[in-house]
Amino acid sequence: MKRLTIPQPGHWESGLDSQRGQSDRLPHALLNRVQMTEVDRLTIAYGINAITLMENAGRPVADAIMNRWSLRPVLVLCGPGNNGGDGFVAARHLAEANWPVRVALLGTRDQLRGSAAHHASLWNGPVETLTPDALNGAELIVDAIFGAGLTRPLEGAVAETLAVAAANKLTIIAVDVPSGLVGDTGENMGAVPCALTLTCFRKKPGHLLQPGKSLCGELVVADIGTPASVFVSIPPDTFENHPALWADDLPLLNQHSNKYSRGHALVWGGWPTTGAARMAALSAARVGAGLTTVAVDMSQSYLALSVYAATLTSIMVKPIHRHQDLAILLEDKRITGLLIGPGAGIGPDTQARVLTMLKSGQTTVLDADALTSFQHKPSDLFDAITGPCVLTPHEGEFTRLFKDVVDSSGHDKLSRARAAAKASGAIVILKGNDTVIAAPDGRAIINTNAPSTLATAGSGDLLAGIVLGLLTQGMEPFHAAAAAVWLHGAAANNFGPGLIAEDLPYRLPAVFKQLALLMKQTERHFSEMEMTIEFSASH
Ligand SMILES: NC(=O)C1=CN([C@@H]2O[C@H](COP(=O)(O)OP(=O)(O)OC[C@H]3O[C@@H](n4cnc5c(N)ncnc54)[C@H](OP(=O)(O)O)[C@@H]3O)[C@@H](O)[C@H]2O)[C@@H](O)CC1
Ligand SMILES: Nc1ncnc2c1ncn2[C@@H]1O[C@H](COP(=O)(O)OP(=O)(O)O)[C@@H](O)[C@H]1O
Ligand SMILES: [K+]
Repeated sequence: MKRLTIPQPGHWESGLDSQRGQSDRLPHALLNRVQMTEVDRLTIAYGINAITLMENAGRPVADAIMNRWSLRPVLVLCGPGNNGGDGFVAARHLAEANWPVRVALLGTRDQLRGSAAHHASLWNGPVETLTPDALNGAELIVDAIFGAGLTRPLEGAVAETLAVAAANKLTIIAVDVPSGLVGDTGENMGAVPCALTLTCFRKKPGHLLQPGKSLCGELVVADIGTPASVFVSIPPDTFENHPALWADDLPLLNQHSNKYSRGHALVWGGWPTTGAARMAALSAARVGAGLTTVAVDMSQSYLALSVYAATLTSIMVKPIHRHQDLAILLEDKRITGLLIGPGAGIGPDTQARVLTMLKSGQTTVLDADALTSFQHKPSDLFDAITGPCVLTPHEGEFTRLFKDVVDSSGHDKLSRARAAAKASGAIVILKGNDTVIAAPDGRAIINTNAPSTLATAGSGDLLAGIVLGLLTQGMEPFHAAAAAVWLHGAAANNFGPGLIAEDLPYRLPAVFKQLALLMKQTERHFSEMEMTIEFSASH
């Protein structure tokens, strides 16, 4: 048997601020256009000139092509800005390696400026006009038309050429972003799907947000010599989800742990839909809540208690006959986390229960029906959120609750989640293939490990239960939300195809083992605290 430990939480406050934690997180930072312009400026001030930067950006494109494909005719499509400059560099390196390369340019050579003009001058071959005809004879297409400087939807020769390349299933390699993809948001203004995208220094939000995520193909980040010290001036507020962001805050066991010290989770159990709350309770227990209780709604049927009691074992049941019973139950301060929504039913009863829960001051997760119950008066909900709270809407629930917020903010997923978190005062998990976790103070995390097998009834209930289980143990809410989304995705990946929601809680123990190994591999600090995670090396 091999004994593993997982890291000890040094603190419970926002770990993004700690010095050591910060350096672990920086590899996962996502940078927008404004931040990248500043990164560029600082890198040049640091001593790497703009011509070298462009050389460093274009060369990995050529290298990636030569590493992945055998010799074949390449056409490099160059735009009028620096993205086009990167294309000229890539073309030169491919040609120097004796690859058959042609270049087609949007506009004319004399319109190029700065480093792009310099690198174009180093290209000895002919420069053709960018039209669909230029595609003839090419097998690989390098798309270096527009990157961060995209200002409007694609049209004319660019749109036609990319459309013909896509229709002919030519392999496209994008420089920075597929041209037409908005790097800050993932919105598509005319891009076509690429096989490979190479970007510089850090990923951009648009690489991870749909539809951008689906257009990029394989995503490679090139090191172009930018010093990490740029982050001193540009503190990142957006990250790709990764255990390095929150593992320091994961609840830990030690020899002195007992079930009460691990916290007591309470899930509202509605009627007649009981499976949703039961599954949520199970996943709260699986991620370590010491005790988990389902508060059973007895107001509609005396059968409710028997259904819950007969189908739950380690999870306890508590009948709630009148609304006051819930308020009395919540006076028990050993209860450290609440969840309502899965199977709760939409209407005034759920509204009242939500408000009672929020009033108790306990950390609360609101999902599904708990959110939709406030669709006609969201401000009643937002006003009541005064303590730690996590909302877990899917797109439908989000639109119902946050319609007014969204109308007055950007329409991309990152902006919408941020605006919703700010308006509600809660951590918002806006779910989907590209789940965004946003905090009221503007921090945001984009998740990337969720497989589409999660598109199955009840998987959202389990996510809410995982969030609850982590919060119940005292985990900081933003980190608990991000950790829960990651664990949820990892559990689904661990199961593979054929997944139904019931399978997920049973995969969580294996995911914790994987996580412990991952932490060890990434040389995280390990405390002497003993963990109960033990496993045979043969597993
Ligand atoms: N930051 C870094 O660290 C590094 C960045 N590098 C590279 O620089 C790239 C950013 O370069 P960039 O700023 O020159 O912008 P870019 O994307 O080439 O386009 C601007 C031109 O396109 C035009 N244009 C835009 N949209 C259009 C449309 N729909 N249809 C037609 N025209 C349109 C626009 O014209 P305008 O809107 O002004 O009329 C302007 O002329 C970045 O993505 C990366 O590849 C590396 O070299 C080094 C390290
Ligand atoms: N195509 C997908 N790829 C990755 N994750 C998905 C996909 N579709 C759904 N999910 C995830 O599955 C869960 C579904 O939640 P939800 O829509 O609330 O389902 P339910 O109400 O049936 O529980 C969310 O965590 C969501 O992010
Ligand atoms: K591009």
